[in-house]
Amino acid sequence: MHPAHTPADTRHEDPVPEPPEAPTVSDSERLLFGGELAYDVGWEQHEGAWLKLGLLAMARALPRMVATGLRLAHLADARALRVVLGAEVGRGVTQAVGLVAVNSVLGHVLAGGTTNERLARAVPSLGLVAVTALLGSLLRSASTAATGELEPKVQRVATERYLGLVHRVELAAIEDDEFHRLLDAARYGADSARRMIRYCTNTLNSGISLIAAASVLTVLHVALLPLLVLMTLPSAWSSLTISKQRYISFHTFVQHARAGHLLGQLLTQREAAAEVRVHEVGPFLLGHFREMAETSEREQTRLARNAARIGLVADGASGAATLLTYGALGLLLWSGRMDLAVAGTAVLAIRAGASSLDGLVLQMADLHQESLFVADYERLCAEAQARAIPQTGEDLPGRVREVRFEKVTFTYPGSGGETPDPTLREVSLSFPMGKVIALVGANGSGKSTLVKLLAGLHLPDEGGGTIWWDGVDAAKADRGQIFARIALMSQSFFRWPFTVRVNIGIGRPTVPIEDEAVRNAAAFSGADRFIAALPRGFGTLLGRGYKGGREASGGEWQLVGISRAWYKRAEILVVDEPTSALDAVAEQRVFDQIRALAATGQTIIFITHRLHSVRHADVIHVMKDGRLAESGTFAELMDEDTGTGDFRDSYLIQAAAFADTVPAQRAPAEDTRAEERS
Ligand SMILES: Nc1ncnc2c1ncn2[C@@H]1O[C@H](COP(=O)(O)OP(=O)(O)OP(=O)(O)O)[C@@H](O)[C@H]1O
Repeated sequence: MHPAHTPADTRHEDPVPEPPEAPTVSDSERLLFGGELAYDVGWEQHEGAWLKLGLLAMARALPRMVATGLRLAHLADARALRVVLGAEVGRGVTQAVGLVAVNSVLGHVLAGGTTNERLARAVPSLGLVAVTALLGSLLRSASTAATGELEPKVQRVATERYLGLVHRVELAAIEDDEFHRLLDAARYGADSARRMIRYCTNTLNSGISLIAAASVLTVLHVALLPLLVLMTLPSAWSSLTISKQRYISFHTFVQHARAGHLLGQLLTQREAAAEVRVHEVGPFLLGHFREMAETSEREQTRLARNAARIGLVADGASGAATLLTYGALGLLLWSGRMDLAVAGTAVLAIRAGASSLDGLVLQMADLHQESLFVADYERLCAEAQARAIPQTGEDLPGRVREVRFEKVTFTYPGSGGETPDPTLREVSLSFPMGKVIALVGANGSGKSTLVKLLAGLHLPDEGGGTIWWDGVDAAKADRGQIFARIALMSQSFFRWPFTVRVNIGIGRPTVPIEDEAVRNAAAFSGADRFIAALPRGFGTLLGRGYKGGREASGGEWQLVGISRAWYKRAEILVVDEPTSALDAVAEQRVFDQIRALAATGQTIIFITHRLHSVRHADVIHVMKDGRLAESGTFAELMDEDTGTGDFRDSYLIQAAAFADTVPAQRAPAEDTRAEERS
């Protein structure tokens, strides 16, 4: 048995210096992942953004953040928002009135006279204290109920809005990495919008309480306001610092936990099981798992001690400020510049104000982080609107005679600012309706791309030619009408995690699914045979990992995809290598069916590498390096006088390979089939 390659072995081998921004990365993480294992997704960029901000910067950004929260809430439910706002302002007023009433109670209690007399004089003010407390409590309940009502509505409105916009953007946007990162962050933004409502309410509440306490203090004595600031600032600083420490600790823990989780998954994953055993990967990964856990534990200990130290300093600062405040109060009392009753109220107001400010600082930190995600969300919505497929446009003719590409050039969007070369270059060709048109060419020559442009999924580059649907330019046409006329039987059809019935019926989702038509579609491709063997037939859920779900094989899925395209019954059927996963018998059956369809006048655009199967096409377009190499019938392309040789050479290579491998003595059944095919 070979010794496992343990973390200890790598500790001295790896010369990569530890990056300064990630001091907690273990040797194992550097060896296995090249450093910290962070997600490369849009939302990750804002994680912990508030750590970079100070109190002042956050305070400056506060009005903008609250305004965003209010706008979202207004969109979701204006009435509930009014209730929250009214209740919060009302709570501030009751707190202020309550403090004034307490002041009056103290004034009466501390004034001259017998105890009974003093209590009797204080009764009305005591009553007011009770009423304001009751009112405050009722208003808090109203605000909590309305916030609870607002939160899910805001999330739904935000989610619906972005999903509604995103499903209509151009395919080019979906394939654009930048848009995808934004989409990723914005998905998180809908949840953030929900949380933002709670944080906004809490911020408003803390802010209004602080204003109430500050106003009462100013009325009692002007010198009390600076005292409030003096006492609350150290405690606000300590709250923020400790919560920052907690966040850093959490982030470090999560990062190691993520790496550890990944190792755990790899050790138990089915796909890795053979290598884990044969190559003895188990001890190797377990060793690294332990090394990462130990690094994490050391870091947790360091952070915990650090947090304790900061807590002590902060508490010390808070204590000193409290001492100063009460010292100043005592001085005012001693010098006769303040009544005892006022001093008593001031103590209460200062305590209330300090706790409001503490809350405000923490809420601001959370609000700030959420607002970054909500800002992404807003940017995504704007971007999705700008990149939406237009919902109007010129009508296509009722009966189109041909779709013609005129000098069409197309470039896929680049990633990371690079400008890629065009995938299609000045392609001019025609797709006559009612015919079978074959598209052939080497891998990567642009066949599938051409078909995506035909289907209206992409448009030619700016100034890169025109796609004509008779006299209508596809770029100006109502794109919905183009989509409606095309059904795609492609190699990359989608595997919906739904029942077989829906997987076929989703080919035409605008009308209710008809069972009879679904059965016919399944019979068309031959999928009916495997469906009959499923535990619940057409009602079987296709999707492993769900209860009652069943996974179909690649070929079975392909038959479902073919049935779906057929179910759409569109004017143009695009067949893009849909049989790559089918066995020879199933493939022949699908080809036979397609040929039978062609005989009924169905337009079929057919992409294949099996050149033998395009012999009966009405026209064959041959693509090469993004350009049209040649076009014609099979006979024309094979003729040395009319063809360029691009098709003929490839055909002859395939034919020779086939001829070489066919045994001299063929089985009679194969002979018959070959004849049938030709
Ligand atoms: N979504 C995409 N983004 C960027 N480039 C792409 C994208 N899809 C295809 N390409 C590139 O465009 C070129 C043409 O691809 P396309 O799929 O159209 O070729 P094809 O002729 O259909 O190939 P195959 O026979 O292998 O299916 C390839 O170089 C491919 O890498």
